[in-house]
Amino acid sequence: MSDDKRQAALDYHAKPIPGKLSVELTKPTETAKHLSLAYSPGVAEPCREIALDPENAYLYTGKGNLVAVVSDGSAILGLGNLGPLASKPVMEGKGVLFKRFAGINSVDIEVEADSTQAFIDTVASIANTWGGINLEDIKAPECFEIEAALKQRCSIPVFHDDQHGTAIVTAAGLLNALDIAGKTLAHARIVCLGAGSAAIACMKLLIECGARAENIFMLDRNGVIHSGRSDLNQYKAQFATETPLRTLDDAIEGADVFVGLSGPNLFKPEQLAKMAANPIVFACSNPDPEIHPDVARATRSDVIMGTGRSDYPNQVNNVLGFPFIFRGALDVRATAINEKMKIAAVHALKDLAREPVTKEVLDAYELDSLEFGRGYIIPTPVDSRLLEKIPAAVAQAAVESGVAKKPYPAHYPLKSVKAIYGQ
Ligand SMILES: O=C([O-])CC(=O)C(=O)O
Ligand SMILES: [Mg+2]
Repeated sequence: MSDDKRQAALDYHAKPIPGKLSVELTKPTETAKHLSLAYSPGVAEPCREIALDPENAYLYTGKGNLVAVVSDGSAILGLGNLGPLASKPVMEGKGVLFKRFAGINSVDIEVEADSTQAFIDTVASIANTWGGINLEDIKAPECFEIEAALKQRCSIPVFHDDQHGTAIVTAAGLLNALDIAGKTLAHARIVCLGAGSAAIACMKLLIECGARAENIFMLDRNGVIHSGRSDLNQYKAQFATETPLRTLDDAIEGADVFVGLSGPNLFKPEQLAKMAANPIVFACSNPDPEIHPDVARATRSDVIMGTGRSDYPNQVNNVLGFPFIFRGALDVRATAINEKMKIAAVHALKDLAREPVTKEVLDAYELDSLEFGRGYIIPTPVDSRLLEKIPAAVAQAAVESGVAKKPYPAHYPLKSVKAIYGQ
């Protein structure tokens, strides 16, 4: 990042007050009467009601619209393990996106834990206070064990955003990009650089959406994950293919799709040059992609390119997923976010990109026109129709798959965050 941009980013976080989030009041608190309702003695009444029936917490507190954003800072963006406190700007940032795009309140929690079990126990012991838990930037393979254990122990949705949010957005973008390239997921040869949480979840979801396991080549730091390797954990081993290919140079030859979920500048122009016609490159390492979009386009004019960044077209980033997926899950009081809900989100997102772009989006991106095609394969985060379409699809799937404790909301589809309480 240039010095100017770096300073602008630091100033944005520091001024006029430190941080990006604040807490607001939802009730009048001007008079003694107000305070006697908000606090002692009035507050005792909802306490008694909740003690009688825990479900009353949804009626008398903010629980139902409150998500914990929890990290141990062990895999912050593509920056690596910088520790819990250094992850706080990202976790506050997720809170900003929850609120801005889906009207969801959140608290960021950075956990210092000595072990995976200690982390699980910490989160499980505070789980009941939230409507949902968004796990963020936790490294693999620990993240898999953490998510599985918390899902089992909690009766609220637990969602590891870097896995499932990223996977949903990648699948939606890829289905559209393949269509534009005149290819299909079932026949696409896919190279995935990275074998961490996002990579594993993305490839799993792509297989659920129709990709063939034998067409997927996943690489970690030691090269192609193949069946002859003895250094694979159980999560990577699921992607071991019977193949003589060993390096990225080998695997990329003739590939239709490159998905980068690894680190900056790990995909070279010479490697892009070896891909099939109309190559699809999702270089999703944040903040610096595996290949810069300008470099990719200079190398191949036929490239269909996405990154995780807000400052280039085709932002393949989980911001398009988690705020809206949680909105739908919270509004039907889903006990989990299951595969059917994820796939419903993929299709809602994919289909929205095919609808005409609204003026709101054009203005936000200072563009005169934008149409479904190479430069626009996925909706932008500022598209207010995301709030209309994705929560509705997710809520519907939750109801149909039996994890919703409430019916499909009568006030859906949502037209704006002002409508979230159905008033
Ligand atoms: O924060 C972002 O831009 C996307 C994300 O979750 C990550 O890179 O870990
Ligand atoms: Mg993340």
